[in-house]
Amino acid sequence: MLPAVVKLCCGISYPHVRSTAGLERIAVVAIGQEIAHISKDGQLTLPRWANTMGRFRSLSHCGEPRKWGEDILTKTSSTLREEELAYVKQGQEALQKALEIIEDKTGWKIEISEEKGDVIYSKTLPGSRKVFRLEAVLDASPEELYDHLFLKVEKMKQWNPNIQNIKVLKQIGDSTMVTHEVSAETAGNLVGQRDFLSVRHCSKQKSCIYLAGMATELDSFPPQKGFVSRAQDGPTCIIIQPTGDNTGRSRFTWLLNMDLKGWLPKSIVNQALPRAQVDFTCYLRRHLSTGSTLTEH
Ligand SMILES: CC(C)CCC[C@@H](C)[C@H]1CC[C@H]2[C@@H]3CC=C4C[C@@H](O)CC[C@]4(C)[C@H]3CC[C@]12C
Repeated sequence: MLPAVVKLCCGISYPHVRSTAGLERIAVVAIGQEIAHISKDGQLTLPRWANTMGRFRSLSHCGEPRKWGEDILTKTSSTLREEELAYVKQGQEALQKALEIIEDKTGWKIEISEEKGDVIYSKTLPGSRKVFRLEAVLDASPEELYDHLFLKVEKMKQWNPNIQNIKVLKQIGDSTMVTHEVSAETAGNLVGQRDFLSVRHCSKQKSCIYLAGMATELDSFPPQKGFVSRAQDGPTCIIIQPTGDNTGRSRFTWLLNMDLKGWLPKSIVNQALPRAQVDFTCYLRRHLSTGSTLTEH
């Protein structure tokens, strides 16, 4: 009886399942795995289309490539998928929340106005957290910036001396990862070294690229010794869009929303953060001008 019911359900849902996208697809994959469990135990034979779900594997071609056929039948893999799904969701939430902050045009004040035209605005959110929004035009295409800031995130320490290390701990498909970031202990930095554990999520919409992030947790990666309690980044977001004047440049908007933790006077934190944004942009410009190409990895 059960096999017959499952087969019937498969048949009915096939047209809908084929047209799903994004999270719905991942959910379908998870259900597929559960069905595969039952089928493994010899309780039922699935129609051939059920195996075409393997197409979704591109959503998790990370670190070490996994073969769909190999892991689909293990219980651990379905738990893993659930965890991966939660990170993707958290990344999407970070993007949504950060955009809400950026898009609310009220209450922004100019904090720093640089000669090159860069401006940092600030705003105090309910709960008294001060956030900063940098607006700059960079001499690079959105794809190039995406390459440096997302794909080659681990290499950022090579061109930004404020970063001691960035490690991708988990890669979930092309658009989500869990990263551990350690800021450098630099001279004149009154804040001291911090470490962050974040989910980083990328979304491309038309010509616009969004890089969102938010503090997260990972069981296998508890707060590290030697650091003041782990700082929390986000919800934060970088928006990269073409300037639209055919110069190949990009408009760069970066919301810095950070809780540095530890006992620090607000005045110090509120100077250090916009300073870090100015420095970051300066190092990024310098890196872009060295002519590093999209292909070198
Ligand atoms: C004031 C002191 C303590 C902090 C200074 C270091 C700050 C500026 C560093 C530490 C970790 C860094 C982040 C690490 C990872 C990413 C993801 C990438 O896709 C965009 C840049 C972004 C978001 C970095 C922005 C700059 C950053 C927040």
